[in-house]
Amino acid sequence: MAAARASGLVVPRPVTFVTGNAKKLEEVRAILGNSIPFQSLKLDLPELQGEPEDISKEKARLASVEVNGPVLVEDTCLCFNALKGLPGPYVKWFLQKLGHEGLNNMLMAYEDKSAYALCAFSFALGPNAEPITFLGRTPGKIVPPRGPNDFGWDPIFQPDGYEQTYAEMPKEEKNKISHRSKALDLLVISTLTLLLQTLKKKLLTFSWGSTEKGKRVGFPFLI
Ligand SMILES: O=c1[nH]c(=O)c2ncn([C@@H]3O[C@H](COP(=O)(O)OP(=O)(O)OP(=O)(O)O)[C@@H](O)[C@H]3O)c2[nH]1
Ligand SMILES: [Mg+2]
Repeated sequence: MAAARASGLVVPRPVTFVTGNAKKLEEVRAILGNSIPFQSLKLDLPELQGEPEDISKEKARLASVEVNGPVLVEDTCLCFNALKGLPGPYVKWFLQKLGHEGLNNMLMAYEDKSAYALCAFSFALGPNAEPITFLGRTPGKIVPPRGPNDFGWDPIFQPDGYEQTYAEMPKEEKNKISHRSKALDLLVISTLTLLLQTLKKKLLTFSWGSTEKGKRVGFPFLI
C-alpha cells in the first residue's frame, strides 16, 4: 500500500496488519521488506466458520472497524486432500488439541498424505469498504514432525519438490516458496497496478487538462 499511499489518493492512512500471531508478523515483515510499509496491531479477532476467503474477508471487516482505517489481515489453512480440505481454516484448533502426532494420525487410514497450505490475505480500505482477497497456495504432504518446533504445523508440512519440512528449511527458503509469500506477491502486484493506474489518471488529467484558445492540448501518447 506504500505505492497507493504515495499516490496521495488511494490510502489516506497507513495500513495496519492485524494479527494475534507473532510468527505470522515476523514472516510478513521478512517477505514484504520495505516494499509495503505497514504498522501492526496484536489482536486475536473472532473468526467466522466457512470458506477461507469468506473468513479472511470477515476478519478484514472486523479489523477495519477496530482500527477505523485501512487494514490487512490473513487467515491460514492447512488442507488435507484425503479429507477434502479439512482441517483447513480450523487447523489452529486441531493443532492445539491433537498436536503434530494427532494431525498425522488423522491421515492414518489414507494412503494419500498430500496436503496444501493456503493463505488468504484480505485488505480493506476502511470499515465501509469491501475487502479484496489474495490467495497463496503451496502443495506438499503431511509427514511425521521434523525440525524446530517454533511455528505451528511447520514441522509436519513438507512442500512438493523439497526433502525438508517447512520447519527444517532456512527461513529465507520457506519465505520464497510459502503460501504466505505467494499471497503477498499478489498483494504487491495489485498495489503496484493500482499505483500505475493512479499515475496514469493523473498524467491523463495533466496532459489533457490545459487548453489553448479552447482547444485541448496534450500528449496522449505519453500515457
Ligand atoms: O506451521 C505453520 N506455518 C505457517 O506458515 C503458518 N501460518 C499460520 N499457522 C498456524 O495455523 C493456524 C492458522 O490460524 P489463523 O490463520 O487463524 O492464525 P492465528 O489465529 O494464529 O492468527 P490471526 O488469526 O490472529 O492472524 C494457527 O495455528 C497458526 O499458528 C502456521 N503454521
Ligand atoms: Mg486466528
